[in-house]
Amino acid sequence: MSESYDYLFKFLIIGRAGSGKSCLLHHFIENKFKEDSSHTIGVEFGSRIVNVGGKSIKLQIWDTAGQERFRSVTRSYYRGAAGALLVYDTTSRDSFNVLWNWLNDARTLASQNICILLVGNKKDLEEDREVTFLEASNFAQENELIFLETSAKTGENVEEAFLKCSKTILAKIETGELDPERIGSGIQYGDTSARNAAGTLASGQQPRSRLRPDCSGGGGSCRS
Ligand SMILES: Nc1nc2c(ncn2[C@@H]2O[C@H](COP(=O)(O)OP(=O)(O)OP(=O)(O)O)[C@@H](O)[C@H]2O)c(=O)[nH]1
Repeated sequence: MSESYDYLFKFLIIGRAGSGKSCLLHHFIENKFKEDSSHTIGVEFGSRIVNVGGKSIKLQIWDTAGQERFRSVTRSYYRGAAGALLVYDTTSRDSFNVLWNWLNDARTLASQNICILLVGNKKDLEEDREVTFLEASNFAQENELIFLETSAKTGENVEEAFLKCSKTILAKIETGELDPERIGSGIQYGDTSARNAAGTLASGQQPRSRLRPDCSGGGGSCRS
């Protein structure tokens, strides 16, 4: 039986090796901590259908290797991503200091309107924390990112991270800021119902439900 959904969004998970990208994806898909996580070779893939604002959205998620030697391979997956989780490890200042590397890549190689959510992972390891919530929040604000701290171990905020990004993208579709028909938008229609609803919006009629962009979450707004 084929899956039914309104939209498909292409997502990336990027950031330094060891920050917990694969564990975040695993928790989101399997709802449990991946105990034996090893370095990703190139890219890994996962998908899940979520419900946001009455729409079902298939998230097609590409988990990229953080190791430098895979950089040229992972860069080729950026094209046409609608959303990205930019991950650092709250217990590693180094992982925070190199964020701009991935941020530059995402902004130059992915979709122009890419929605980027900054994720401070391993929040369960409070005693080993090296990056404060406030400084990360300031970084997010300066770079127009949404921000959340997560734990792929306890599952705290993992679901929220993916949903927040999806909600922001959906809101931009509903306001016409993002056009799923545009090649490279990172968005596809799943069936005719979403396309028809979007057509109704484009013709100037009121939508049945309109989401507001949700770019809050610890400061910062989503780049438009
Ligand atoms: N305590 C704790 N450990 C975590 C968390 N997330 C990941 N880890 C651990 O951190 C290590 C790296 O996790 P991965 O998910 O493999 O990291 P990655 O970012 O995918 O690494 P690359 O694939 O090399 O880019 C593993 O030993 C995980 O068990 C977390 O939220 N809390």
